Amino acid sequence: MAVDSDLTIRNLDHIYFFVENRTPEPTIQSTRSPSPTSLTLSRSASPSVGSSDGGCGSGSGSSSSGNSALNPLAAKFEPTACLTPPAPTTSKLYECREVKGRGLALFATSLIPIGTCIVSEEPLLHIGENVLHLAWGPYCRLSNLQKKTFDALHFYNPEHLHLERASRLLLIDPNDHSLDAEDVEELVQDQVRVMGIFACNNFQCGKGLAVFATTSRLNHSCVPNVHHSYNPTIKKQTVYAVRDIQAGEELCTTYLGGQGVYYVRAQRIESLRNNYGFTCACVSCSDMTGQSDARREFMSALAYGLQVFQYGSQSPDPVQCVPTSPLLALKQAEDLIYMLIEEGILSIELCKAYRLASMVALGLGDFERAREYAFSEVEVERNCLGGRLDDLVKNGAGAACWSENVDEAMKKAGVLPPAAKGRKPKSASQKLAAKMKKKQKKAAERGLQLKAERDAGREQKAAEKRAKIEAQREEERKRKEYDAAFPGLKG
Ligand SMILES: C[S@@+](CC[C@H](N)C(=O)[O-])C[C@H]1O[C@@H](n2cnc3c(N)ncnc32)[C@H](O)[C@@H]1O
Repeated sequence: MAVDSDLTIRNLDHIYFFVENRTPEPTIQSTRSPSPTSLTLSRSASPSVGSSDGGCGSGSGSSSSGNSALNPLAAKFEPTACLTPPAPTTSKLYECREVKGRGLALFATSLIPIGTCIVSEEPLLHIGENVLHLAWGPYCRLSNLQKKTFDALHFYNPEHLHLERASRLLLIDPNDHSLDAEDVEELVQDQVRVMGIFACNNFQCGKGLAVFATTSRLNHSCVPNVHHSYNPTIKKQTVYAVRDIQAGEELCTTYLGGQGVYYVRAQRIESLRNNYGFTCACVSCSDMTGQSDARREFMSALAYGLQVFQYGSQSPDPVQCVPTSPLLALKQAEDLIYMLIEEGILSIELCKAYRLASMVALGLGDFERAREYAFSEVEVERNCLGGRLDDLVKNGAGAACWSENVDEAMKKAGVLPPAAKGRKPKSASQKLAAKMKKKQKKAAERGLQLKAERDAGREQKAAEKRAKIEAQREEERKRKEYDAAFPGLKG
């Protein structure tokens, strides 16, 4: 089949844009070196992927502590629990079943602790560039069984991708006279189906994109409980639990990676509708109080302000929220960390925020805090990506490398790292966890008190009702006795 390269570029620009559609401004620059690895880290869930969570959102979404945090387990968010990450398990931690309005989805079959590797799988269909029509060739080379697995995945034909036009223009050779009109139509429909499946199930995979048999069954949530990424060291897509996940809870990743986490509800809904054809109803999208939106908007401004503080502004417009001193920058980075945790964003954006906080603290000579945040970044990174990160380490981009830098700087300054003094730094998330635990305990106590009051009130009402019924019965009995004694006076 002939492919006109000009056309490829012109017509599929939008496809490229689609798969890279988390190219938002303001962007916070990754402190990782621009390597294929950092690409995987900043991966936008391309299915090129994201989920409303029945499990994620409804059940666990609303904070029982009574505050506005969306992270249902913020109080339990203790990354230290995962200093030794759980070994990848061979038994299945999830099952795949259908949910009304959400298609097939993955559900935890037992408690999945934070940092657990849930899925580790090779691509089913991989293309080396972010150009959708390139999926057709590799699809044709799949085995029958692989084709069956691929064909069973969800299909969606987003209007703006013009798949049929792409199929006719780019994939069918007009000089191929072996095809009659009927064959052409059949081929067009086949190609549209393959591109449609690929479009709504792909993930960033190194420099290209790939569809996976299991990961592509993950639904989206704007408050995801798992993190997916392609690990070039093991050449597999991995999915890790970013918080404890209860048995029966739906596993949800985000289709809006990178800066998409800072989108407000309307932006997220529009993007998900356009690209995946569903309306997200996760805990954040269902929040009608506006608190989640306010938090995300604020986080976006904080992140952008910090980026400008660190790297300067490309924009001619004055930027708000740019800290005017390193001390204020540190405070701003800490605010961002707290808000990300409160909003339940517990993966790469949180790593970036910890890194920024650590860098600024180091610049200030606040070694203890620099180390504390570096330590937190290591934990969160391990919870999201696991321990096999040779490629990251090779590039000097991993959290562990930064943490070593901090230790080196401390040694140079003649300061002993806290661990050497036998003390482990307390991470920001631990501090927040402790604060929220207190709040939750108070709320639980207050809840118990209210319940006891309600129970007591109910008991009293029941006793009054019983007494009333008893009095009526007594009256009835007396009336009957009277009637029996004086039959003539009855009535
Ligand atoms: C990558 S697939 C996920 C698995 C899919 N549910 C299936 O049946 O194979 C993406 C599609 O799943 C559905 N989906 C994903 N997240 C959803 C959510 N939060 N609410 C409703 N549908 C969702 C949408 O139809 C979307 O186009």
